[in-house]
Parts: sequence; C-alpha cells; structure tokens
Amino acid sequence: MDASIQAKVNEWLNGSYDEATKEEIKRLEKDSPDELADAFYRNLEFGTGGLRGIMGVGTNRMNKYTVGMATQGFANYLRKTYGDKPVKVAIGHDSRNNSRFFAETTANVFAANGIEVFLFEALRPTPELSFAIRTLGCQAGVVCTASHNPKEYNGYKAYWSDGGQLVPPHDKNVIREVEAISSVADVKFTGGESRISIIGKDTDEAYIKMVKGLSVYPEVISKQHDLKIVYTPIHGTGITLVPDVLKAYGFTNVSIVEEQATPDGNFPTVAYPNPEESEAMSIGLKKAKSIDADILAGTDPDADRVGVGVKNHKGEWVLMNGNQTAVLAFAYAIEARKKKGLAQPNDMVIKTIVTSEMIDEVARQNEITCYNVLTGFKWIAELLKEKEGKENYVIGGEESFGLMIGDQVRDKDAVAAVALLCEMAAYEKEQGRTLYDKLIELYIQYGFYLEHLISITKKGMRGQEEIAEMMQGYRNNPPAAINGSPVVQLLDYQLQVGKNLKTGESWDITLPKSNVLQFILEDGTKISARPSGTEPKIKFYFSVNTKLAAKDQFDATYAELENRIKGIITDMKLK
Ligand SMILES: O=P([O-])(O)O[C@H]1O[C@H](COP(=O)(O)O)[C@@H](O)[C@H](O)[C@H]1O
Ligand SMILES: [Mg+2]
Repeated sequence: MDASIQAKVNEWLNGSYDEATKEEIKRLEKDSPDELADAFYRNLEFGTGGLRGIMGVGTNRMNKYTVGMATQGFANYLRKTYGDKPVKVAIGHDSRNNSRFFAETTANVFAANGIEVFLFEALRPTPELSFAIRTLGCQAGVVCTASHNPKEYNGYKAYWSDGGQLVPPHDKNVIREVEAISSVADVKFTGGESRISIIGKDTDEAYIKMVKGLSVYPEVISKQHDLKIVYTPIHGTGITLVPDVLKAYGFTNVSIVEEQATPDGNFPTVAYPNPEESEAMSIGLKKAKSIDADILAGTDPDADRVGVGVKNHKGEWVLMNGNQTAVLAFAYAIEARKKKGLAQPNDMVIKTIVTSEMIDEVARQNEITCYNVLTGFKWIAELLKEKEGKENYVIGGEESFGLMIGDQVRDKDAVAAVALLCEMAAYEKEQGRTLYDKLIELYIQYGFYLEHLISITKKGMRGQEEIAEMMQGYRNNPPAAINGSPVVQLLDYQLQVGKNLKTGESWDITLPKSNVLQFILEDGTKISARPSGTEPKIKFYFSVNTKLAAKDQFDATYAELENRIKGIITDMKLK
C-alpha cells in the first residue's frame, strides 16, 4: 500500500477512534486491502452537492468521524465569521440508513461548540431545511442525505444563511478549517446538548402555507380538484409533506404508491432511488396506468428531485425527462405571470449550462432574461442572491429533475414542484389536453429540442483517473466533426475560454472554473461532457434541435432527432 495511505490507516488504528472502527480496519487489511486503500486514499471532498460517499470506515467514507470533522471545521469557520455573536444552525435528514445518527452527530458537534441548534424531530425534505434556515434566522444548516444515490451512500449537504448550499469562498474556507484539525481528538462530540431544540410541526405548517402561496391558478384547481394524481416518495421524505401540500392546493384524488410509501434506507423496491431512472418510477407507472390517472409524480429520498409521467398524444404513458419537465414549468411560470398581469420588466429565470437551450428560447421570445450557471443548484441560489432587490426571480431549474419556484427556498424543491406540476396538469386538463400535448405545442412555438443523457460509471481510485483521462483526451484532441456535422465552437469551462473553430475568434467564459467541455456543432447540436460531482461517473449531455411545423409531424420529427442522438453516441464511441 502507498505510504501516505498507510500513514492515514495507522493514524486511525492508533488514534481516538472506537474499537469497532479499528476492528473493521483490521478486517479490511486482511480481507480486502484494495477496499481499505479506497477508503483512505483521499478525504471526502465537497462536490456538487456537499460531501457524498459510501458509508464505512476511512477518510474517504461517510462515518461518525468524517461527519464530526466536517462539522467541527464548519463550526470553527462560523466562529471565525461571526466572532462572539450568537450563531444558529438548522439540521435535517432523510430516510437513509444512519441519516438520523449523522444528523444527531452533527447537532451534537455544533452544540458542543456553543452553537444553537434546531434539529428536525424526524426525517424531512431537503427544501424544508433550506426554508427553515431562512425562517428561523440561522447562519447555516446541514442535511444528512446522499439524495438519489444508491443505498450504500450517505452525504452532508451544507448550507449558508441564505438557505443555499455553500459556494465559494465559504465551501473552500470550511474545507480549510476541516483540514486544519490535526486530530479527531479535537472534535467536540459532546457537551452542549441543552443548546439543541427540536423543530417539526410549526415549520411544516409555515412551509405548507408558503408553498400554497405559489399556486398561480387556484380557481382552476377548484374546478379540476379531482385530477387523478399518483404519487410515489420512493421510500423517502416526500411522504412527510407532499400529500399535505397537495391537499392544501385543493386536490382531492391523490393515490400514494403503497409499496414505496414507507421511508426505508434499504430502498427495497429499487436499485437507484432516483426518479431519473425509469425503474424507480415503474411501480408508480403501473399504478397510474391501472387507475387511468392524469399524472404520476415521484420524488427522490430527500425530495428535491421530481420525476413526472403523463399520457402522450397517443394516450400512451411516458416518463418525461428533466428538460421536458423544466421547459413545461418555465413556460407555465412565464406565461401565467403574463396572463395574470403579474409579469414585471425585470423578471428573470435561471438554469444551468447543461440544461436545454429551449428554455433560453422561451425566455427570449417572452423578453425575459435567462441566466446560465454551472451545474449544481447552489449556483442558481447564489445568482438569485446576487440579483436580489434588483431583478425579480421567477423560476429556476436544471435537467437533473430539479426546480425551484419562488424565492422562499434556496435549493431545488420537489415538494413545491409536485404541487405546481399537478396544477399545470389541471390547467391543461381544463383545456382538454395533457401536459404532453402542451409540450408539443411549445415545440411548435419555440423549436423542437430533444435531449439525452449518458452517464458512464467508473468507480474508485482508478475510475477517477480514467474519467480525468477521458476529459483530458477531449481537451487535447477535440473532434473536428461529430456524426457528420463540423464542431464550430468549443467551450472549455476549466480554461474559461470559448473558441469559434471556424474564425479562430475566442472569448472569456465568466463562470467559475469547472471541468466541463461543450462542443457546438454546425447543425445546432450541443454536446457537454463533465465528471459528476456527486457520483463516480462521467456525464455526457446531448441536445439536438430542429423546427416542428405541426402536431401531425411530431412523431416523424421525434424519430429524426432521436436518430441524430443515436448517431452522435455511436460516432463518439460511447456505446
Ligand atoms: O444530488 P442532488 O439531488 O442533491 O443534486 C445535486 O447533484 C446534481 C447532479 O450533480 P452531478 O452531475 O455533479 O452529479 C446537480 O445537478 C444538482 O444541482 C445538485 O444539487
Ligand atoms: Mg435529492
């Protein structure tokens, strides 16, 4: 084993760690040295969504000690930032195995450092934590969750006073404080229990009231109150709020997917508790079909991602991808504001650079500013904060099933999104059509954009190197053409440079550095590649577009765009 890894292993074997941890390290030394190396070769890092890792012993794993160290560093940073002023934090968690334990550990460490803690009485959706930070006037917050990752993972989403996840300089500063802790013996695990208060029902009520206030057409819901809704929380936290929110909106015909209704960290019915995966939505889909529902909605374990199923123009059930849902939601928010006379000249929307450009087009045609930020909802929250008081935030979202409506929550909110999407379905039903029919209309109006995502999983130390090599390969030898269409622009977000390959002209990219490459082809196709910041994956995003003249050409045009995507995937040797 590499000497630096061995040194870390020894530190754990000889330091203030519990016996069970030491025993497990010894077992791994004997039985699985590779696994041991993977558990210690690096420290868990703050990625797109905070800390995320497999649960187990080691510096590269989620356990009492890595959570304790992260919290001690966070507490030290809060102390440095606020000096002697009182500091308050809110803490939540999801349904994962150990999430409650990690949340209590986090609460105890903050409290032992003299910080006042509001700990949720039990599991709650992530967006409610963001809301609680703001309403309780906290300086920071944490949710113990690994979101939609498989069951062996857990994580630590860290928040600042605005209710958004940590962005620079705070993320780097917290990490610096964590790294400055020389020994786990310096983590204060106990000693401040009286500073912990339990929160729950009051915050739930305030949150539900706030979400109800986001409804644009309550009068339509009164008419369509019996819209047939099927909802699955996929064994997660959504069950604690989504049914109540739908009730508050006035919906009376909601069926819960019983098999997935109970919060369970083993996610017994799915391999990936991620509404992006059709498997996670399949039981819900079956139920929706069997009762001839109007809409199916599913949320991930921490209820910030939403997946939607509807009937298409042929009456067949389809699961929409995150771009389709986002296009519909943005168009609804923008159009409804106009129709209701609420639109303001400084209205704006925010999306990420890997999310469909159809949204930019919707915004352009409606004369609304559309900002593009890096992947990660924290960047949407960050920009909103920067524009606060100057511009009017309407909606934000990203292709990975995330939407944020209104500005009372500063992270993606699947609870509010389910309510809004059901309202949208009711609105369309009132006009005698489904959300899918509406989507086709939007394609005719704004251009037909079709997107597809491929994620290639490459686990462990070697996997990470391979992903880095792939990115470097594209960077060093960018393709001249893909699937027969010349690459006309190359955007490198790491080097912060965009280049027109035809004219040689180049420009600065003003977003923070990030390992993302984008190829723009002559035919309008956009291909993005980036390593995931939450899972051991490299992600490729494909977006193709064309015009759609009329509804009766939808199927043929869809097939044509699908073929283009297939051609690209084959040409790039990704399958
Ligand atoms: O995991 P969640 O639902 O909290 O979501 C997090 O991860 C997603 C995937 O990120 P990546 O592509 O880097 O894996 C991001 O799009 C999202 O903004 C972030 O909040
Ligand atoms: Mg999530």
